[in-house]
Amino acid sequence: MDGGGLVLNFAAPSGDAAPMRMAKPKGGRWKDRAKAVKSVKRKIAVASRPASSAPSASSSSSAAASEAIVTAREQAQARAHNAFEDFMAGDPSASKEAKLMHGKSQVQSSIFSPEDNKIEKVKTLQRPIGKPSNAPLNTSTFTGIGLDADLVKHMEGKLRVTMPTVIQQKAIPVLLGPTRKVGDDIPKTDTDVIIQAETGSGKTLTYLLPIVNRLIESESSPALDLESKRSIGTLAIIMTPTRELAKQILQVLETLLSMPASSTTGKKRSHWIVPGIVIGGDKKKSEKARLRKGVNILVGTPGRLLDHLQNTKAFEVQSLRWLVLDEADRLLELGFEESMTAILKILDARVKIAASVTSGNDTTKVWPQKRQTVLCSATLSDEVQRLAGSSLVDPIYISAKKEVAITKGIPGEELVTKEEKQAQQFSTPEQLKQLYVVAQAKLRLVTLTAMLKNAFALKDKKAKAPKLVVFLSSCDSVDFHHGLFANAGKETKKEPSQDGFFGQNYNEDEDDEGKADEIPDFVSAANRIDAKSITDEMYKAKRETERANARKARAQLSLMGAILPDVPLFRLHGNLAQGLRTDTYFEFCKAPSGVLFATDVAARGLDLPDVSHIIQYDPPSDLKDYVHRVGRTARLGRDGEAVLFLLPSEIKYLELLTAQGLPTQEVTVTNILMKLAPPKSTDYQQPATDIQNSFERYNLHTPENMAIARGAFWAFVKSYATHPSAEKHIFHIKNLHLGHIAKSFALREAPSDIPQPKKKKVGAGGKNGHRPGVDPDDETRVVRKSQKEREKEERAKPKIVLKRKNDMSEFAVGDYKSLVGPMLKRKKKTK
Ligand SMILES: Nc1ncnc2c1ncn2[C@@H]1O[C@H](COP(=O)(O)OP(=O)(O)OP(=O)(O)O)[C@@H](O)[C@H]1O
Repeated sequence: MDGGGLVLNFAAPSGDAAPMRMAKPKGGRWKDRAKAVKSVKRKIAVASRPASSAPSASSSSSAAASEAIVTAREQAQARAHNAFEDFMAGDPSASKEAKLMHGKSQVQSSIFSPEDNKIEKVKTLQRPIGKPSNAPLNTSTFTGIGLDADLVKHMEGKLRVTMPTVIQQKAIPVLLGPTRKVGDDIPKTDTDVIIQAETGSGKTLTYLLPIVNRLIESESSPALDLESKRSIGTLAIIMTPTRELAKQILQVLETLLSMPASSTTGKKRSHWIVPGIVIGGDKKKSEKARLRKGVNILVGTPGRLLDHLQNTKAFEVQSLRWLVLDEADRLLELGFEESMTAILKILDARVKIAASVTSGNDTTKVWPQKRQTVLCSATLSDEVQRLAGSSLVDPIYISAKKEVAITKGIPGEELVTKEEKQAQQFSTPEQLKQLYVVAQAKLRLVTLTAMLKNAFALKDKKAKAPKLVVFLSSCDSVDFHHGLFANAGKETKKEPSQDGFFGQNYNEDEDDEGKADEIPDFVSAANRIDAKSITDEMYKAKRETERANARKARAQLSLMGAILPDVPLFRLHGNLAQGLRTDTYFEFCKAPSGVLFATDVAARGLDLPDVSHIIQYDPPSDLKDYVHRVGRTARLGRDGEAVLFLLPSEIKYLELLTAQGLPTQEVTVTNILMKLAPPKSTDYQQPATDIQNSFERYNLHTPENMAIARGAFWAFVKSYATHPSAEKHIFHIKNLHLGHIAKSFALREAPSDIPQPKKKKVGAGGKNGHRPGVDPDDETRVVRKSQKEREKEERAKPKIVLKRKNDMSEFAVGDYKSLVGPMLKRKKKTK
């Protein structure tokens, strides 16, 4: 890999860890410090009598003082813990009590202690880095597997795609249909297809190319007169779980369809094929207008698709030939199963190809004679198998593994042992380096910082700067970390005193928030001198423009911070406005390097070019997401590195990964932090402590910062409660040391102000407008049904017994009640 490896530079230190610094009675209110000193003095007086074997006065005083502080800290943590436990048990007074408690002083504790690094070892699967398994092959060509020569030439020029990958080589001939007769494995008629290929292996082109190819092949048909082509309605629907993925697919589709008729005219050859998109967050009215005019290939998210199928009369699907379910497992996880079932039911009822379109002519013989459903997935979970069972008819299964032949039937059915099934479910690119680090909660933030700093500390100036994605468990956490790395270290005023933020010392007048507009940073001195020489009116106008520019600058998509100088920092999660989400996505795609803080909204299907490293700072709430997250790197045969953060109490998670055949290799916190040590020194604790302190100062700087940090803390704790029951022995709230978790959010102690749920907009789908666990982005409308209707539907779907999952990828504090509420009720009942 190019320079900037997170771990490439982690040479083991020459000795063991640097010597520990003695803890000193610092931090906290002066009263606490004075008390500690008093208590120390008393202890020294007692200890000084038989002085022979006692340790030196200074070390004893320091140890006693730190003991006193630790006791105070533990008491504070115990109080916070109790309040939290009460809250979890549903005690309504707990929140109030906790709030009252919060006004008390905060104790600043050290992040290092002698008992650090006592971490249990588990046996992990280690595998040497293999040869790229998802790279294009050099043994075949796209024309060789049956694609139109012009389309191939166009694709080579526009997408720089020249040779097919394994999955493309195996699946494209099948999807091109029986008329093409390329290869021996081609079924005599078009059949439904299951495509399983690891992340970054080119699945999008695998299904798009045959569809486009078969459409352009039919264009010369005399019976399909040009005028009626667009009005034939929708011929292909591609369903995806997220808006970004839908936009990405549309972009590839538009590129393929921009093929010129001839190099001289510059006219598009396939101008009659109209692509379109329907996704949550976009204006329904304009989508309706587009559907009315005719959209031949439609990309969409399930909620909005169902909405249009039910409410847009002009949405014609009777000629539908292709239905693609992309990222099928994710489609189910986000709770779309109800929408999916409803969509399939509507399509089954409306699609009447044979009678209405192909009668009396053979013009569309190159198209499937009945709807062909293609299901794509990188993982093959039980749910996907069940979906395949209910939505596909006699499918064939095509795997990206060279050694796996094309077979009939749903994969997995024939596999007997659990191990065989697991081996088929999960696979990651062979060339991907997968690491893990076990970090105590209080060291997480500095370890992440050291890791990022290390990645961007390029020794060789010519080396390519890295591009990283940091996965977090909640939207609030993304906002917090993005804000922290972008702004910490830039504060200009003095740190408020320890109890200042909640006490009287905090002086709001000192707050420079809002003053930023007065004299924008970027207004150069020269500009200001100019301003003096102009009239009042002109000056006013100039100031207005400057303010507008300042606002624009503040709202820019990427920010640069003091902690990681010159590194653009992005954020992406489902609570951002759609425009910002889209712009950020495209901006990060374009950026040559940078860091993207994201929820799992960026985990699936997104093709983020040149991502070199993945950091899973919070483990995924579902094992499948591990595969998808790490799959944002090591794409198309390129190198990649992924690091998973675990708490010591989560070490058993590695056993789960190993059981799935996922290889991991350890890198230690010490090795990572050691990079912070100054040249020729092994003291990494002081620089790490300085970083932690600067983050804590940033939080104390303004009430807003503090509120964001607390919100992120709670979102973390609450998202922790949503790991599936099979992982509860690993991820259990009771295992969390809340005081240490607080440190990872640069809080000096665990906040005890339980946040109140945010008020949600009441939408068509009930109280919250969307079901718990459902990505609010894409679930735009939940259709109300009568009890009778629902029961009837339940009876009518015997095969799909899809588990609803509390997906926390888009978790925000406000969602807590809906997710944890039922848990609390259960707990109460059992009491
Ligand atoms: N044969 C090829 N040669 C070179 N590049 C390719 C080839 N096929 C696809 N690509 C490019 O590879 C990238 C990844 O493709 P794509 O997003 O389809 O992967 P995927 O298998 O769907 O991954 P994921 O499972 O993560 O969604 C895209 O930028 C695409 O243009």
